[in-house]
Amino acid sequence: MGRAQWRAALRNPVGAVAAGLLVLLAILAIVAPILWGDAAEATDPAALSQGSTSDHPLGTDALGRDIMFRVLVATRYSLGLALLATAICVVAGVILGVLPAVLGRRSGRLVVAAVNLAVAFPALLLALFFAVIFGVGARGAVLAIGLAGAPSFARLVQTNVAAVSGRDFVAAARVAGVGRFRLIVRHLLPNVGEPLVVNATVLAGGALLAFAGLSFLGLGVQPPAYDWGRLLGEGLDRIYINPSAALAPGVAVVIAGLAFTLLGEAIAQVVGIRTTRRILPRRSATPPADPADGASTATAPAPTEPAPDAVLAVEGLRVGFPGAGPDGWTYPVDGVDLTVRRGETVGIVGESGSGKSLTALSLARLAPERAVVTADRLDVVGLSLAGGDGDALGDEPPRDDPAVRKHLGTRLAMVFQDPMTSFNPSMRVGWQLAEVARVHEGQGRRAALARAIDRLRTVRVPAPQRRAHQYPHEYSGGMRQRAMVAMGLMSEPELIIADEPTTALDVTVQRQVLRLLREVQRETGAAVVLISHDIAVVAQLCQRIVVMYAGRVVEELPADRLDRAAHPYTRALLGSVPDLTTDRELPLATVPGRPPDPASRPAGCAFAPRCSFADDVCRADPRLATVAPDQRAACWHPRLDDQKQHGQEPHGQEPHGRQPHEEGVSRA
Ligand SMILES: Nc1ncnc2c1ncn2[C@@H]1O[C@H](COP(=O)(O)OP(=O)(O)OP(=O)(O)O)[C@@H](O)[C@H]1O
Repeated sequence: MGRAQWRAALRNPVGAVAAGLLVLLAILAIVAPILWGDAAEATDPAALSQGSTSDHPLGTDALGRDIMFRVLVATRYSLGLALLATAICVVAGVILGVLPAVLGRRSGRLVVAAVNLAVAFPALLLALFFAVIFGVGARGAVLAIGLAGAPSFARLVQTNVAAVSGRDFVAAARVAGVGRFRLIVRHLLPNVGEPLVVNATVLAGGALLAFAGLSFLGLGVQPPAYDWGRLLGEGLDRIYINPSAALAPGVAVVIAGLAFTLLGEAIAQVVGIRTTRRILPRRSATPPADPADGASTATAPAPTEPAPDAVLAVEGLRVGFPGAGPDGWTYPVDGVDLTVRRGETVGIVGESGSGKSLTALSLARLAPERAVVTADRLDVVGLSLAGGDGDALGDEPPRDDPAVRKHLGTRLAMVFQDPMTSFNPSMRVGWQLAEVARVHEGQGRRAALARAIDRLRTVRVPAPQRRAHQYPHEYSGGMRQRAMVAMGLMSEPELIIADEPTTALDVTVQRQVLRLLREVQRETGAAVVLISHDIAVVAQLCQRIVVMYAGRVVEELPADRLDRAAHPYTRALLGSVPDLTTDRELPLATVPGRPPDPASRPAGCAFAPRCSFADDVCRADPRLATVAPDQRAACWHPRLDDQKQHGQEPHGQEPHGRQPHEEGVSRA
């Protein structure tokens, strides 16, 4: 967990209260024995087993010792023992949890089987069993509670480690000859740390309660030492004479246990283990600079109703993650406006990290669990998914409404970058396709499979009858991508969103997939949104290009006007695509600098630090404004020289004489 996540956990009211309580308990644990240690031991023969008095607010025990001081002083012992037991549990659990990943297959299975067997026993029974084995007393109880909790912690570690150890970077580390210990410490544990921290915190609360239980039963702390559990046991004997003698240690146990558990919950929310969706703070729209000041005369568009034939109308789409931004959130997508009309092909381009995929995933409501998606308008294939004005798309309807799922499932198709991970590897391709028709249209098995075969034929999968009964790994990469498109065609989609569908394919297969998308678009009349970081690929297929930078749309223009792009970033992107006339003696052109980190996006135009035309005016937020017919750019200094050459005086903007191809692009 990073510092930002701890900060975000503490900003959460529950987390803040829990952390405050824990700090208070920690202070008490340090100072109480020093300040009141003697007073807690002092016996008063004149005040045996008394109720509440002015000298002893919580009364006294059978030897006349002050209950209040004893409860306060017991904080150190109670917390210390619980934390020690938790530490034993975590260490034993982590060792048992990572062993299967680094041992040979047979020994690994043995460890897993042993852990599973131990998990089958109730933890309390196991603790009692260990307490008897290790002997009565604090040491035995610590070992008993620590070891009793270890199997379930080990299971958690095993599950998380198993998920990570299959990933490519672990394989790469193994190939590179990284030793087992280093593999665990550097590659496995840091990637499973978050759920472990959360569970260890919750576990500490549980250990506290378990400890109190064992001491209460006489198996834990032995006299003359005392913890809350023992005080509770002693107080319970006299509960009718002095209820506060039992209540006070009981309340202390509950408060401390709750503090640990709630802190664990707050951390879990931040790291997304059990996320509750929240309304994001609204972005304060920086008013555009006054055109009268001469900085720019770009015309800000009036709020408009989406075109009646729009299959996608998005306004102010934001995707936030808890992070290091000024308000505790980062916004990789920060106010995207996008409209796609029926039958249109629109390409979204931008450098890696510009927010293209998150935008696409949010449209299909597939944004990662931790993400909070808000929009002023989010109309997708005839369904309004945003409640309005910056509302979060919560878990409540329409998100979970089966009718909504069916609507989107039949009218919206997604084609992902890596078809290998998009298909269930254990299910035959034909049946996976057929599932769409069965779930959304209630078709019978045979009819659904027949349709799947027909769709595989449509996307030119050879021998579709036979191929439908094969598993995804039996397909080639290009064929899998075709099958993915076929899955989208199982119903009659109005919108197909293809997120980098050709990135994982070689150039010839890329062409086939693009051609297929074009054919599908022509035959079905569906609109296509093609996402790519390669502007040349997008220009081949699309009628309109939307350019994203740092989570926002910075330009949209017809594909056939790309040579007259107005935004310096678009021009820089175009300038970095080599063509037949590119001088092969020179290094390839690149866009200088790097996109900003979403957590520290500069005020105003995010491209300004990389732009050779930037000046003071660019410190204000540029809005997407019409710079030519069908062309909008979010730039204070749009490059309009070409329009002028073509006789299109663009909305009174001052053309600059310099060519961004010359100045916005550097040679790597
Ligand atoms: N699950 C996540 N948690 C936190 N931040 C995320 C998460 N997913 C994405 N991001 C942030 O969002 C940014 C944009 O991600 P996105 O995948 O949309 O970029 P992209 O433009 O599609 O890039 P690429 O072309 O490399 O796929 C990332 O740089 C990252 O900072």
